Amino acid sequence: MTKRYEGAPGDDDDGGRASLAVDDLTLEAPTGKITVLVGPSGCGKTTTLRMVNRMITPTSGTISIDGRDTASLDVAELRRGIGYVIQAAGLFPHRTVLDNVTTVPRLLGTDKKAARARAMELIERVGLDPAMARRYPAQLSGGQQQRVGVARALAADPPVMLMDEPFSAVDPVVREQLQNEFLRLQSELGKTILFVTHDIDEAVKLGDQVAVLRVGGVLAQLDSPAKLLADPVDDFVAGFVGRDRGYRALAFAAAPELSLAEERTVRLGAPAAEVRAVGTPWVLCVGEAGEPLGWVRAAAVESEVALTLLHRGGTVASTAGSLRALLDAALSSPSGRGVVADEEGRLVGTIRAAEVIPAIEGRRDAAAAQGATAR
Ligand SMILES: Nc1ncnc2c1ncn2[C@@H]1O[C@H](COP(=O)(O)OP(=O)(O)OP(=O)(O)O)[C@@H](O)[C@H]1O
Repeated sequence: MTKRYEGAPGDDDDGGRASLAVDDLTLEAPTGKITVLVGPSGCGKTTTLRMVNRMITPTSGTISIDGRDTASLDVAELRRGIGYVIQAAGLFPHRTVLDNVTTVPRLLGTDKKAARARAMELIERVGLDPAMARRYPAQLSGGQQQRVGVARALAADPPVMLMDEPFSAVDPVVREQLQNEFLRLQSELGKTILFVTHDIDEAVKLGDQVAVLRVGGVLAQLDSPAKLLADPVDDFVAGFVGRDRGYRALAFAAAPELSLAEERTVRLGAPAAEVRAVGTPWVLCVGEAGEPLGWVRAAAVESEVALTLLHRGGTVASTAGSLRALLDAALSSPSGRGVVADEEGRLVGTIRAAEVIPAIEGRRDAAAAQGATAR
């Protein structure tokens, strides 16, 4: 599809090319998957999204959903099947959270009681306290408003969702929470999602496939996140995916089974003598269920291990995690020994960075043997 804005600046000085917001873009968004559109400001991401629900009419080309040309459908019917979430949620300010979420189902004729029951279920599902349902948008934080925006888009249970920078108006910590919950929700719901962002980290985290666009709405590369990081097609994509992409690509490499060192641990309240008896400068403290709590410097324990003595900055890798998580656990641990836990969060053992590197090298060798690029 193509979109040319008539009368846009630059029409005359370069043969009209500058007015092309989207230039002959061909893209398939697989059913039940997340397709992320990413690219610099003005590259036509929003225009592309809005052509799908016909808020913008393409200059040429067709858009089909389930094999049906959207131009041939009734606009209201088309939009009923498409949830739309925008930056800063775009909620109706004078309606309560509950009324915001029930608006579309009510318009579609769902009776009030059923619409409310479904809305309350969605409000909880997106991680909001049900008590928030009575509040007005202005009485919520940005992150909470964003959750309401997602609940509202899901209320009519549309098979397709268009999401335009839905998480960009919140701080990085809330943003990460929203991303994680969005992925959890999607694993249950399996919607077909077109997601726009200008943040490449968000794109590779959320996308099953990622489309990188150049200004002018030209598709530069469409690939899985792992392939994009490992094999950018040109300098533009390489520059866009960023410098530390080799390290970031490790996030998509499942951690192989590595032999972990057994770690001698102490509990909170352990006396100084017990800590010193471990014989290493840093000793790992675990909780009742064997969950790692943090590292304690043996020399700093005067009487017993207290919470205030624990260094809790290091990341914990999961046995089901990635090579990147393993390496990061080792690099972020004050002892140099990365903490690895099972899926229930109980300590399994520790690993040093020097022991993770051979696994990374092994992947490269295996890929080279198969004539592929290491991913
Ligand atoms: N109504 C309009 N009239 C004329 N030009 C427009 C119009 N809307 C968008 N454009 C132009 O089309 C191009 C693509 O805009 P679009 O909003 O799709 O980009 P984007 O990738 O979503 O950008 P951003 O990340 O900054 O939101 C830009 O050059 C923009 O200036």
